[in-house]
Amino acid sequence: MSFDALQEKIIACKNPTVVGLDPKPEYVPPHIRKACYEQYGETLEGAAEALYRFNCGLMDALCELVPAVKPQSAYYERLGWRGMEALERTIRYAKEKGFFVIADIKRGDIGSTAEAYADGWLGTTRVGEQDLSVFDADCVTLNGYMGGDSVNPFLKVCKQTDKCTFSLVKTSNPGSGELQNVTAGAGDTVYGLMADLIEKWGAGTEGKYGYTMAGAVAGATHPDELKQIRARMPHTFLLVPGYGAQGGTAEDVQYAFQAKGRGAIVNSSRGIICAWQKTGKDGADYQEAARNAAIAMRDDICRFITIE
Ligand SMILES: O=C(O)c1cc(=O)[nH]c(=O)n1[C@@H]1O[C@H](COP(=O)(O)O)[C@@H](O)[C@H]1O
Repeated sequence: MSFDALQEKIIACKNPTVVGLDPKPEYVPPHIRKACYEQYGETLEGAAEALYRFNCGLMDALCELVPAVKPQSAYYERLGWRGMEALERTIRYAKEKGFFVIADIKRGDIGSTAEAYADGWLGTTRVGEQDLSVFDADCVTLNGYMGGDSVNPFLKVCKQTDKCTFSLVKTSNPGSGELQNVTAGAGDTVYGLMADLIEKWGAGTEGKYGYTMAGAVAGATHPDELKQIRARMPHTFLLVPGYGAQGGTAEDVQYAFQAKGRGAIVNSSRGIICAWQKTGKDGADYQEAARNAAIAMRDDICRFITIE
């Protein structure tokens, strides 16, 4: 699904946010963990099953409210193939529940390897006479700092499948400026050049809302840069992580949006999935806590923008 589909889901939910499914076993409420460990032991298999059940419970609670989920692959990779199986099942369940699925993989590699990633995450893998779909996410995150030939294979698959990508421009982490803010060209910055490249890579793939298939990541924790990136990338849909746990605020993220509250989606992971840890009910209320946190985030951001 392209950014048209994401924008439509955002408009339908009147909610420009994405919940990051970034679970560690200790983020899973004790009653779910206990049931999985009783069944599978304290094993990687038990932990992977606990993540999957937790994700499903979260998605059941959030599917009417939130348009998209963003599972971050690292939290599944750290459990090996069982974790990757939990991720594959999570993506399948998310799609059944109607979520737009952003697989947060931040890949970047030479063209031939990028083609293989694109097949597995967005397209299909050829096996004998068959083209088999694998993870089948709607969108992926990419690290395009290796250049256009590392992103183009993904865009090629996106054109065939009507999907889309988000490439890093200015990341939310404290060290992002070490390279991204270095002066480059005539008074420009490295992240500024990356912004221009992404607009160029995506040109010609604009959908009905005017956004190309090549989206960009700009962190909520750097509002001045976010404002500049928004102005410099008029045809680019933005993913804005860093709200909540990393300190980004609704005031900061307002700069990511264009007219009618369009063109951006703000992520929160720990702020939503760990909300139960603050209610003092030992996780029995994790679904309600996630829902309340998601509503609070939506309302907080919608103080500054109106979605039409
Ligand atoms: O691409 C991302 O999603 C991403 C880019 C970035 O610059 N900063 C960033 O935090 N992220 C991801 O966004 C999520 C943030 O999680 P919380 O800080 O718990 O809300 C994690 O999955 C990060 O990997």
